[in-house]
Amino acid sequence: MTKVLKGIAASDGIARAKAYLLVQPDLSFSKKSITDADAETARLKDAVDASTKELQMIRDTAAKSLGEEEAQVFDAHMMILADPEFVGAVETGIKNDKVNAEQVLHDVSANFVAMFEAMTDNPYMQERAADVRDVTKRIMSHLLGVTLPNPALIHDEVVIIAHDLTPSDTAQLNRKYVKGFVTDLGGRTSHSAIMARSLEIPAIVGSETATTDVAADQMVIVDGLTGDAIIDPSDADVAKYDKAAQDFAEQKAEWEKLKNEQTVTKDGKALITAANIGTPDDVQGATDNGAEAVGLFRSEFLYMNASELPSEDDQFEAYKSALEGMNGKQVVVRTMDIGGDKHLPYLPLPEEMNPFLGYRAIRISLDQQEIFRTQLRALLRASNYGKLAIMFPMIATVKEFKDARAIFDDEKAKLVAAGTSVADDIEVGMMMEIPAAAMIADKLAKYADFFSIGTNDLIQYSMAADRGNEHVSYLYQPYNPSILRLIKQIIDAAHAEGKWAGMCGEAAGDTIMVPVLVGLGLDEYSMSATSILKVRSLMRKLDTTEMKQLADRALADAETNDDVIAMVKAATQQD
Ligand SMILES: C=C(OP(=O)(O)O)C(=O)O
Ligand SMILES: [Mg+2]
Repeated sequence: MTKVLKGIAASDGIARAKAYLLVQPDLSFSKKSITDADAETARLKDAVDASTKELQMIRDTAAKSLGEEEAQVFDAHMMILADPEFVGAVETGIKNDKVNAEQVLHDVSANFVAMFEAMTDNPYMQERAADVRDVTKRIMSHLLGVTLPNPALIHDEVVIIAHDLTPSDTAQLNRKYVKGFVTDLGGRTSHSAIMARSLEIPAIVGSETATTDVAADQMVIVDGLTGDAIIDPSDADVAKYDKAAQDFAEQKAEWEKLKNEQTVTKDGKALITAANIGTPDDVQGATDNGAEAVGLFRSEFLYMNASELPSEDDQFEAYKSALEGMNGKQVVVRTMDIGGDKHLPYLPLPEEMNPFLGYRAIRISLDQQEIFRTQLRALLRASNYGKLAIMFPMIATVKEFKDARAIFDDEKAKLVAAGTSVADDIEVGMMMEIPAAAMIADKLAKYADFFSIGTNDLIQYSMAADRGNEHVSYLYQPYNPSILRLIKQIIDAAHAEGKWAGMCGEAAGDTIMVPVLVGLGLDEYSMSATSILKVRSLMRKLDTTEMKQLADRALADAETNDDVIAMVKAATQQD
């Protein structure tokens, strides 16, 4: 029976493939006494052998599809499996205690984890705790006869069904086989959704029940344009969605023609459409989609893709590569924005009740200055290779901006004194994503060279609605008049000081928001690369005087998010 699951449209496009459930199986067991220790040890040995074989296969596949570096994590797992101390301790436990292998494995593993975690002066050894947990899970699954999901082993076209996907899960998906994904959790601006857009994988998030409603291998259609997932589609559904996929491909081909065209409005005002990227590898997608700049390089992804804090040289290479790839077009690198839903396994953060309101982004950088200074030096050195701008995330106060900028100036002066060449025209701006900062935008505009409005966070903080929580997604209202007022205030404050204002939140690529932003005079629009040509095409149809009237009307008359949507649709003939 065909079933339609409604979620939040997170990444454009239509995909059809069988479901792959990326769901952790139940690994619970009970303690049992045994009499035949040899038989139990043999059972353990079989499970260890099966785990080794499986890991070898995963490692080889990962090396081929994702690269040698990504595959190395599995080497660490195999080393633990081959370590006589670990497996030997389980064997000894079985013999001495006469209890089942599951129980002894669990106890031995807990001891090893505790031992590694106690090595607080050695972060490398501390990380081994996570490896022990992973290996234990694998052996346990074989002992219990259940299958662990192994996304690295996927070699058929699939639609991934998961409860949630972390940014690092998403980074490991192989585009060749993963045609789409549907998750229970998440919102349009959660990082899994942002990653899906950069990988150009159609995606639906926040479906609430995908993992319970979809069974492995069932056929699923993902309509990333509407947020509908069709489970077990009928022939008629398949025909309908194949047609929709074809229409979408034709539409994309039409937009493609604008790739080398400048972004201009109907009345000839030049605007900038830029790409958001997470790693230098994404520069290719940016240029393929005709980006006129990189408006946001989320540098934290460099930190998230590493197993320890990336060195100054590693970062230098990454920034240099992005700058060179953009060939003289501006690249705005945002300094590390860790915290919230972005974690580093090697940088312990405090347990917090409200991580999005906690220790994150510039707050960490100003507190742990060595990390910040290393990043700034790498950026300064890379500035010789293109047009670099930098910005600070999560600035709430004038003091934070001044402090961060002073550290930047200090590192710059030190490098110059040491004879290192550094570009002299690096703009230093800030994200506008905290309502308090928006309210004092006039003060901040005196110090910042530009503002980049981060609507993803600005909306969640203004509406007090978690950007990744599907239960309050109805409150996550980008066009709410409250948000439009804040945006107008930010843009006007920048312009009053002769500075530019951009937006790098997802709203910058939203076809309802863009007409209003054009009317409000926003200068730069930075978005998932795949949205650029759609937005460029829309802008060519907009007249700035008419859009200003539309924005004025929206600010004066609209009471709700829906009022604004209706006004924009009427004024721009969108359906
Ligand atoms: C662009 C933004 O930053 P991030 O999505 O990385 O929090 C934002 O908050 O709008
Ligand atoms: Mg943000």
